Amino acid sequence: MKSQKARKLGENGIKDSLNGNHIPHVEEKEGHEAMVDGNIEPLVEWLNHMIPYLNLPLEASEEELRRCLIDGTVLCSIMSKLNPGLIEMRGNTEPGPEKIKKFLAAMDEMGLPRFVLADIQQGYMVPVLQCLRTLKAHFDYNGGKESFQNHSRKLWNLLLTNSKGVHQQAEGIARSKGVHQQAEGIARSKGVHRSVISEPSSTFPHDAAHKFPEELPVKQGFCADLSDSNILDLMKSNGLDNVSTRTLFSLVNRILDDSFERKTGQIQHILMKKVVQVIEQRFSFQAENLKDQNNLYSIHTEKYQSKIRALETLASGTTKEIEVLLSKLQQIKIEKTEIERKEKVEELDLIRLKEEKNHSDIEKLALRQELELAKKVHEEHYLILEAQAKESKVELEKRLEELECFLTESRNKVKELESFSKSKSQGWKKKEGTYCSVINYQSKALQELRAASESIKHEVLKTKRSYLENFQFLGVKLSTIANAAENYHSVLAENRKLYNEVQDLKGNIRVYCRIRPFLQGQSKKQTTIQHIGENGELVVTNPSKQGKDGHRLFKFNKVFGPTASQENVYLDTQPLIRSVLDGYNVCIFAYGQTGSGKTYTMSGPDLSSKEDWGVNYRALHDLFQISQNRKSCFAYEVGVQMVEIYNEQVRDLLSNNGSQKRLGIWNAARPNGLAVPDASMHCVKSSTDVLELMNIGLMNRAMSATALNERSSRSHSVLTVHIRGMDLETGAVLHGNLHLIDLAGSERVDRSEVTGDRLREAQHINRSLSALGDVIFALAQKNPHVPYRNSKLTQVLQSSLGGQAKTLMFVQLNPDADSYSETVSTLKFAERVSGIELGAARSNKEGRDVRELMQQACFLIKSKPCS
Ligand SMILES: Nc1ncnc2c1ncn2[C@@H]1O[C@H](COP(=O)(O)OP(=O)(O)OP(=O)(O)O)[C@@H](O)[C@H]1O
Repeated sequence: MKSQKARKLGENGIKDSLNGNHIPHVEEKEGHEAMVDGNIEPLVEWLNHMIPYLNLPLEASEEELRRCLIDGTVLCSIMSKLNPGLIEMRGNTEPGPEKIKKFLAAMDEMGLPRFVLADIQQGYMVPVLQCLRTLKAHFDYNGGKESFQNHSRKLWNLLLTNSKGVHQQAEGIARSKGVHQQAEGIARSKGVHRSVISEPSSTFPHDAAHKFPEELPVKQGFCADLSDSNILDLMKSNGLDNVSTRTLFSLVNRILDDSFERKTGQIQHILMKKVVQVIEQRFSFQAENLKDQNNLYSIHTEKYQSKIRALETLASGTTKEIEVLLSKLQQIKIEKTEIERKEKVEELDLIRLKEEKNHSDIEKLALRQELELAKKVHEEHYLILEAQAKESKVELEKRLEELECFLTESRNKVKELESFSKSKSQGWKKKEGTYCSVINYQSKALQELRAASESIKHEVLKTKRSYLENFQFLGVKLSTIANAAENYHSVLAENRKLYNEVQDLKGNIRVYCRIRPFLQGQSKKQTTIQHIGENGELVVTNPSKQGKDGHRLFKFNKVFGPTASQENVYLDTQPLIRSVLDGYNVCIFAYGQTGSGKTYTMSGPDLSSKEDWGVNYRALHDLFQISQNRKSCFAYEVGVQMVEIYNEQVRDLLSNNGSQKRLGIWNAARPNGLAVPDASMHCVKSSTDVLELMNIGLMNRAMSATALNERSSRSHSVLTVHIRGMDLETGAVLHGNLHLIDLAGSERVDRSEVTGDRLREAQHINRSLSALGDVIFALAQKNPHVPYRNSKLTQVLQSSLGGQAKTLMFVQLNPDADSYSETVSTLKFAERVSGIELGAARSNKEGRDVRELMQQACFLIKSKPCS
C-alpha cells in the first residue's frame, strides 16, 4: 500500500510537471519517510494552533482532516494568516473548490509544492498532507518572521512588477552566469526541497497574468518608496535569506543602476555588501552540497559497480540458475499483475464504498430530518395529550367526588336494608315454622291419599278389564250392526231405484226441489229451510210460528240444497235425457217464485263458463254426445225450436224477423210432436250451434226488473228439441221431444209492487200458472176433463203433462224468511204435481215389432212385484 501511494505520488508529480506546475517527484523530496509518514498529529496540532476554533482532535483521521479542509475555508484562513493579503477572500458564499484553487494559487505563488484539487476531492490525502507539512516547515523555518513576510512579499511584488527591463536584465545576468540554474541543481542534488529556496517562477504564466494588474500600483508605490530608509529596513531584516537568488541578482542590478545614477549612496553600498554576502554564502553552501553529492555519487558508483561485478559472476554461472531466476521473475511478474489486478479491484471497491458512504450520509441526513420532524410531532402530540390528561383528571376528580357521595348514600341505604331484611327474616322464620307444621299435616294427608289411590287403582284396573271384555263384546255386536247398516243402504238404494221405476211405470211427474243460496246483501239468519233430508225430505219453518206447528214436512224425488252445483243437479236429470234418444217425450220445467233461480237452473248464469252451464245446454250437449256414440246403429237428426209465451201470446224466439208474429198451437200433439208447428225449426249439428241459438233466444226473451229480481223473466220460455232417429239395422224410425221450459216467476202482485204493463204481465203470468195448477189438479184427481185450453202454457205442455211423457219439474225455492208464504204455496203446488200419475211413458217408435212388445210385456210383468 505504501509503495502504491508512493507510486501514485510519483505519477502525480510527473503529471504536474507536464502541466507546467512545479511539484517535485517523491524521490526528489527531503526524506521519503517524512512524506509518507502516517502520523498526522503534529500537523493537526499545528492546524489547531493556527486556527484555534478548528479544535480538531489530535487523533483525528485523514478523512476527518479532509472533511475539515474540503470547503477550502481552513486552507485560505491559514494562508491569510501566514501570508496576509496573498489571498483575497470574497466571503463564505464562495464555493469550496474556488477557495481551494485560491489556496493552490497562493502555494504556486510562493513556489511551494502543492496538491491538485482532485486529490482532496477524491480523498487522496498524501499530497495534501505533504503540501501542508511543507507549508508548516516553510514557516517554521522562517520562525514566524512576520515583518520579513511582508517585506519579502513586497520585495517580490516589486521585483515582479518593476520595470520589465530591470527584471529581464537581472534574469539575463543570472541566466548568463548560469548561477541560478546551478543553484537549483545543487539544491535538487542535495535533496533539499526546491520550494524552500525557489522563488515564484515566470514559468507560471497564469500567476503572472493574475498578479500583474494588481501589482501595478504597488510598483509605482515602490518606485516612490525606494528611499534609503526603506532599503535600510530591508537590509536590517534577515529576510534576504529567503529571497531567491534571481531576485538577489535583480536587486544587485537595481543597486548598480542606482549607483550609476548616484542616488542611494551609502545605503546601497551596505545593501550591496549584504546581497553579495548572501550570494557568497549560497555559493559556498552549494559548493559544499556539490561536494557531498560527489561523494555520494562515488559511493553509489562503487556500490553499483560491485553489484555489476557480482551479477557478472552470477551471469557466468550456470544457465540453470538463470532459468530458475527467469521463471521466478516470471512468477513474480504474474504475482505482480495479480496484485495490480487486486489493487484495481480494491480501488473500485473503495470508490463503491465511498459512494455508498455518500449515499448513507444522505440517508442519515434524511433520517435525521425525519427524526426531528417526528420529534416535533411527538412533542405536539404530547402537549395535546397532556392537556387532555389534565382535563380528564379534573373530570375524574369530579366524578370521584360524586361517586364518594353516592357511596355514602348507598352505605346508608345498605344499613337501612340490612335492618329491614333482619326484620323480614324474623317474619320469614315465623312463617317457616307455620309452613313446617302445615307440611307435616299435608304429608300425613298425602300418605292417606296414596293409600286410597292405591285401592282406587286396583278398582280401576278391575273395571278396565271388565270394560275391555264388554268392549270386545260390543265390537262383535257393532260389526253385526255395521253389516246390517250396509245392507240397509243397499236395500235403500234398491228401494229408491224401484220407487223410480214404479213412478216411471205409473207415469208420475218427478219433482226435484232446489233451494238457491242467499244472494249477496241478503241476511242469512232468517231462513225458512229447517232441514234437507237425504231421501227428498224437506222441512220448512214458519219464522212467525215457534215450535212444531211452525214446521212443515214435504217429500219430493230429490232436494238440492244451496250448495248443490249445476253438475250435481244435472246428474240426476241425465237418465231422462238419454230416453229422448230412445224415442220418448221428455218435459223438464222450472217452477218457482221470481228470483228463486229458475233461469239459473235451466240456462245457467253465464254460458261462457262450462261449470255454470244449466240443464238446457248440458242436455243438448249430452244428446249430441250420445248420438255420436250411437252413430254406428242410429242416424239422428236434431232440430231446435224456441218460443216464449208472453201475455198469452206465443212468440218465436229464434225467428229472424217474426218475433212479433203470433203463433198458433195445435191442440193435440201431432205425430212429429210439434205443438207449435209455425215456430222456426233450426237444425243443429253440434253443441256450438245450440249455444248460439240459445244465446239468440235468451236475448230475444222479454225481461224486466221487478222489486224481487233485478232481471226478471216476464214470459215462459219453451225450448223444444226434436230428435228423429233411424235404426240403421232395422230402418225403424223414432221421434223424441225434449221440452225445456223456464216458467215466468210466480209472484204476489202486491209484493212485486208493479203497475201498468208490468202489472198486466204479472196478471198473465199468474193466470197461466194457476191454469197449470188447475190442469195438474185435474190430472191428480183423474178428472175426465182436464182444462188445457185455459192458457197457452197448458196447451203447449199438453203432450208433456197428459201424454205418455216423462216429466220433471224443478221446484225453485228462495230461502229468505220473507218469502215463506210463497215458498209454502210453491211447495204445496209441487207436492200436488208429484202426485200426478200420467201413466207409463211410451216411446214414439214407428214399426215396432212383436218381439219388442213382448219384451216390454215381460218387463212389466217382472217389475210388478216390486211395486
Ligand atoms: N243455485 C244458485 N246458486 C247461485 N245463485 C243462484 C242460484 N239460483 C239462483 N241464483 C241467483 O238468483 C238470482 C235470481 O235467479 P234467476 O233469475 O234464475 O231467478 P228466476 O226464478 O229465473 O227469476 P224470474 O222468475 O224473475 O226470472 C240470480 O241472480 C241468480 O244468479
